[in-house]
Amino acid sequence: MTPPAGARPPVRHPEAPAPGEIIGSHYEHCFGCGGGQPHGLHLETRAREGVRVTAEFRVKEAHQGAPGLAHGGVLATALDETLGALGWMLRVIAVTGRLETDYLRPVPVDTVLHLDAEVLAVHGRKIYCTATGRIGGPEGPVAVRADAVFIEVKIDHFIENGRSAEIQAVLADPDQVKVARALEVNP
Ligand SMILES: CCCCCCCCCCCC(=O)SCCNC(=O)CCNC(=O)[C@H](O)C(C)(C)COP(=O)(O)OP(=O)(O)OC[C@H]1O[C@@H](n2cnc3c(N)ncnc32)[C@H](O)[C@@H]1OP(=O)(O)O
Repeated sequence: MTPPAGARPPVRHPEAPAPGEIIGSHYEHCFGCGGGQPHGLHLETRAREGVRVTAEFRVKEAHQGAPGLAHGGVLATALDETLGALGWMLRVIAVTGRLETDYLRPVPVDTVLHLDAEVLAVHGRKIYCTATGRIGGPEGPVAVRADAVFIEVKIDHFIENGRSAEIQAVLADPDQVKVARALEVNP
């Protein structure tokens, strides 16, 4: 998880969303950010200065593990999704290679988790990044945190590996093609 020698500091893309701008969902059926998943996380992410994003996630009943508490896997998903949105700041598509999570405090149902993620370094296709999830407000105590390595991929990664029905539907959807174009890839 430590950037190797030769890793460079991340460079915010000149056409990255402006600080404060909401970064829309990359896919309606994404469990992390899509509006088409009734029990999804419905994460709304905002661009920030530098190569950083923030997001908020309200824990719902469907997200429980222990009674009244968020499931750890769901919290990892919230961290993963927020980290994934950092691709918009670099204008690349990247998938999670490794995600290491620390759980510091239990997170009750109905809590708003304030997520904050940033890229620390880039080495070739590897993007080293980190995220925190705070409770009780954006300056509250850290309940969960993660370090991650994301790997840059091309759109073919999804076209070649995704189930055909969903891929065909996405390729036929002009809005979805626009999302892919915005990430400077040729769908
Ligand atoms: C339309 C908009 C959609 C936008 C879609 C955005 C979706 C975001 C959703 C949230 C994020 C997710 O959950 S994404 C879903 C979860 N993740 C996945 O499904 C990924 C599954 N894994 C894979 O497909 C593959 O293993 C890849 C793509 C990660 C890597 O395979 P590859 O392309 O063949 O690359 P490979 O040569 O192996 O590795 C390239 C470099 O990365 C390093 N590397 C590879 N794996 C790891 C790893 N686990 N941990 C550390 N480092 C790693 C290698 O050492 C190498 O370093 P060096 O030799 O160059 O130094």
